[in-house]
Amino acid sequence: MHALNLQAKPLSLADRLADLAVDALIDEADLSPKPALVDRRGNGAHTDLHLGLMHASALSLWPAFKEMAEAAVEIGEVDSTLREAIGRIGREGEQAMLTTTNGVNTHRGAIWALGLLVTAAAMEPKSTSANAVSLRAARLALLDDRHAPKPLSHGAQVALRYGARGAREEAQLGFPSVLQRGLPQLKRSRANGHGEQNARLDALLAIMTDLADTCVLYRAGEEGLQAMQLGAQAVLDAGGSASLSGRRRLHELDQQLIALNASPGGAADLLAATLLLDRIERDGILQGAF
Ligand SMILES: CC(C)(COP(=O)(O)OP(=O)(O)OC[C@H]1O[C@@H](n2cnc3c(N)ncnc32)[C@H](O)[C@@H]1O)[C@@H](O)C(=O)NCCC(=O)NCCS
Ligand SMILES: Nc1ncnc2c1ncn2[C@@H]1O[C@H](COP(=O)(O)OP(=O)(O)OP(=O)(O)O)[C@@H](O)[C@H]1O
Repeated sequence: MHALNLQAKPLSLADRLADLAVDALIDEADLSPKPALVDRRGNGAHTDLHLGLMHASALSLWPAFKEMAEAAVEIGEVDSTLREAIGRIGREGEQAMLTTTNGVNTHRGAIWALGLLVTAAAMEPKSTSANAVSLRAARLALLDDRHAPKPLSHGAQVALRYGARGAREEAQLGFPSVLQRGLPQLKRSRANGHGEQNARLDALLAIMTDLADTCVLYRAGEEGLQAMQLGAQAVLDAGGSASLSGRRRLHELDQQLIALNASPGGAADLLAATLLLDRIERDGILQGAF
């Protein structure tokens, strides 16, 4: 007679990466107080988003992230076959998101950024430094996807109008806002003993200091973008989220951006990308199992 096998089946690489991506999205949504974004306190500058919707949307993307990682393992190199496979999976993921949210765009930018990073990590699970993963993601983002529709999205409209570098270019450049702003600030604030939540808020602010966030440009123009960048810098200069004067500045920034309707959704996506890369670098299961 066989003894009942109660040992859990080991997670596949794709399962694990999908878990890490969804965790990063949920941690981003929960992080509070974020300026003008949906968080535990409320909806920020958004009328059609709320925290429950962000959670449901994040969970609806798990199968798409898993499928992207599986395609990366199967195809194994940065080429147009892989680019077009993840393009198709990304569009299906976007449909799953829209079905879950009743048509509200909760995570379009995140599917793009985190999808590329999950794919890039799955291709070479032994090479998981943030630099190496972002570089492979950038090489993928530079390839053309013949089947991608080219709609005049909000991002495309403001990119044309203001000559801004949007989500596509950020990925094609290897996520400079994450590698040069978000991750170094996350590590610095942790090293200074500021606590994990404050370190994440500081990382978001560091991204906001320099990003041409097309969500902000679309909603609030150049005035909104300038308020976002200067206000985020002022919080960091005042000592960051862990300090009393930094917190006061953060509260002012929240009020100011809400008044301008300037929600930094692109920066929020890039914070999720920062949290994902940080996890991929440190993940014991990923490191040990593959
Ligand atoms: C590449 C995308 C994000 C194009 O976005 P576009 O610039 O046309 O604007 P759109 O208004 O649709 O979305 C912008 C999204 O990006 C985020 N964002 C805004 N500014 C920035 C920025 N500077 N950097 C990064 N992300 C940003 C926002 O949160 C927003 O949700 C995407 O919509 C797309 O075309 N995806 C293709 C589908 C695909 O190939 N998927 C597979 C990849 S895994
Ligand atoms: N916590 C968050 N709060 C708000 N937005 C977020 C958050 N996290 C990520 N985002 C990003 O912000 C984007 C939402 O911005 P926005 O509402 O301007 O989108 P849109 O579809 O371009 O505009 P609209 O809602 O006017 O149709 C989402 O695609 C998502 O990627």
